[in-house]
Amino acid sequence: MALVTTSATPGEQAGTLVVRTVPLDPAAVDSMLDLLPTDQPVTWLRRGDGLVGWGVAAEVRTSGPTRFADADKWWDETTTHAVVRDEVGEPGTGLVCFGSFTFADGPAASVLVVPQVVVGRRGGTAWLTTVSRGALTPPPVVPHAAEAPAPPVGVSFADGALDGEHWMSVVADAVARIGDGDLEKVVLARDLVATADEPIDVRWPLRRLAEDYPMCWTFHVDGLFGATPEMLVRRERGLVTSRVLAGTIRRTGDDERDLALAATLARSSKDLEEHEYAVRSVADALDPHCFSMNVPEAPFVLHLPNVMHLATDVAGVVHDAATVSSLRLAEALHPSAAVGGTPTDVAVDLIAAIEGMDRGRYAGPVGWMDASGDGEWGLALRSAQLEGATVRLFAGCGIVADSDPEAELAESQAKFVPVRDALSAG
Ligand SMILES: C=C(O[C@H]1C=CC=C(C(=O)O)[C@@H]1O)C(=O)O
Repeated sequence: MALVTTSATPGEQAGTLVVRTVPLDPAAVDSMLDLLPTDQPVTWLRRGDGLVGWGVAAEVRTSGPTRFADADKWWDETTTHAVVRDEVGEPGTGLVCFGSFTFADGPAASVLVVPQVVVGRRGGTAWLTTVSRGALTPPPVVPHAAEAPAPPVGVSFADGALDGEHWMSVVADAVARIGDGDLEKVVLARDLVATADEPIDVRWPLRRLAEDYPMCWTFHVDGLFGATPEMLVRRERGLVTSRVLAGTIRRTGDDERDLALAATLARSSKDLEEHEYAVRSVADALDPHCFSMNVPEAPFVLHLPNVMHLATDVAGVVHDAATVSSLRLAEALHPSAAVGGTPTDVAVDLIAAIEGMDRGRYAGPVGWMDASGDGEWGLALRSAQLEGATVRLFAGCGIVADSDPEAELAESQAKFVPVRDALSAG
């Protein structure tokens, strides 16, 4: 069943959103995470650029199969009614929302939120956007460093829904079904539960993730946080891009060995097959929206501190930007075979049947969108859901005919490392 709840509906009922964007001295926002207060912070950062925000000016929660369409309709109405004065005119200025969507069509809530304050930075340009409801001019805000977050205290980790042995038997079951010809690929995930002595301030792991994984998109929306290397879809002024990842090898920490492993990954037929399914699913979903598209023939190897991935950057020129938002593109792409499988419907049903947990917003689209519908939607991979002193960490692995359950378990452990490390006090 689809459900839509808003904390403030657009239009007259709740008062028009009044939005103002002004330029900032980029030096004043050198470290954007330092500006974040504890008041409902949101984050989308990569290599020091991106957006941070806080406070809630408006919000919608949706669920079920129409969660993307319902949220998009709300955004359309919200932007139509808003009064915007934008003195910067860059992607990410003016009225923007942040969003995080569930992997599955079930009753769990997806969210779009409009912060009261957004600070953005793109290269040498920085800006401040303030949003208020019904007032003529949003109150001026001078961004300043917030009080630093305290480190998590007494964190311990335990198995989530399934322990490692049990999860390996689920992977073996999937491999058998692939061998039987039921499907070609399925992505299976598992969870860990971290418990601290006191409620965790999400700004602590965000700082750690942004510092340790600068090549990833560090995100936080409504308790879901992480650093993802995978861009499901970015649309900017008619150009659409997607970074597809699938096929992984763990790093050893020895640079020479890792280079040899990268070469092995680039030749691994198991990983190339796994990757090809993911690229094809993205290219097929983008095709109806594009005049032209570039899909490289062979992947490159993306080096992250914990793992290396086969990666392909797909690019296209869209013909329907006036009527289809980046969120609706994300919907069209979701779930790609990097988080679902091939064929999609068989894989999604198998995940629900054997994975043994609800993914919530893990592996769903997470990102932001502006009033024109342009935006960036990453995949909330190897992410974590924070609730008070408890954090649920998620990581998943693509399973194909040649997958080995023990190797997949080790791969999932490596994918937990970023958030595990980010929760440590050191
Ligand atoms: C589902 C996840 O990773 C996907 C993305 C990149 C590589 C993957 C892999 O090699 O298995 C997964 O398909 C995750 O990290 O939680």
